[in-house]
Amino acid sequence: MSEQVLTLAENLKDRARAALGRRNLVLVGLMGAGKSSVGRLVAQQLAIPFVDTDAEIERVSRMTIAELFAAYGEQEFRALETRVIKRLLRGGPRVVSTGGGAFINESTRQHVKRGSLSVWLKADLDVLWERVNKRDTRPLLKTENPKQTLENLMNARYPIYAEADLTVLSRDVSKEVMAREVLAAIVEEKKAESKAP
Ligand SMILES: Nc1ncnc2c1ncn2[C@@H]1O[C@H](COP(=O)(O)OP(=O)(O)OP(=O)(O)O)[C@@H](O)[C@H]1O
Ligand SMILES: O=C(O)C1=C[C@@H](O)[C@@H](O)[C@H](O)C1
Ligand SMILES: [Mg+2]
Repeated sequence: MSEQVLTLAENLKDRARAALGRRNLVLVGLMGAGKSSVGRLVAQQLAIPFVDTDAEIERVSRMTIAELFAAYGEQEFRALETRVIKRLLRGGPRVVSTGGGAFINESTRQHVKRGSLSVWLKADLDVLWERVNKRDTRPLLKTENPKQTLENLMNARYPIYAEADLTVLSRDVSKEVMAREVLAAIVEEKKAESKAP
């Protein structure tokens, strides 16, 4: 990379970090959108801690997400998820990659809206399907027709994810490009805010 390109990349990180301030950056979106993998990279670039709510739930419960769903059902899982996220949002700034259903929960969503910057990683069905059909760790997709289930989830959830502060299109580009676009969106948000009357 040329010196000029390197300087621009450093600039973007610094500007995004300044724009985020003390807020948490919360990534939301459907399974396979890249919240965990892109979130980890974004945190590295902003030099702030990273946490993944699914991983944290598995750590505190000492069970996998699939085991939690099987043993206690989705409703109990959501209650635990809400508690864990509220606790994680207390510290900051951090990058918090949420589980796919977290932002859909009214209480969790309202909590995220107070004091965090939320980013929806939005992807189309084929991109998501390509990514999630390789693993069978997602209990909600253990159905007769998982692709149709994913599409139903998209239809139900997209209007709610759209309440996030920012939207970044997740598509077939590298995770590094995705991370850069998230940083750029943070900087743009700040610019738009300072232009507001
Ligand atoms: N931009 C990308 N390019 C290529 N592969 C990607 C990209 N983003 C994510 N992936 C891959 O897609 C899969 C799902 O990504 P990831 O686990 O980050 O999604 P997620 O949004 O956290 O999903 P979940 O809600 O299930 O936790 C992973 O195997 C990951 O490596
Ligand atoms: O979209 C969802 O509701 C889920 C997504 C995953 O991240 C896990 O949180 C769990 O499998 C549920
Ligand atoms: Mg994830």
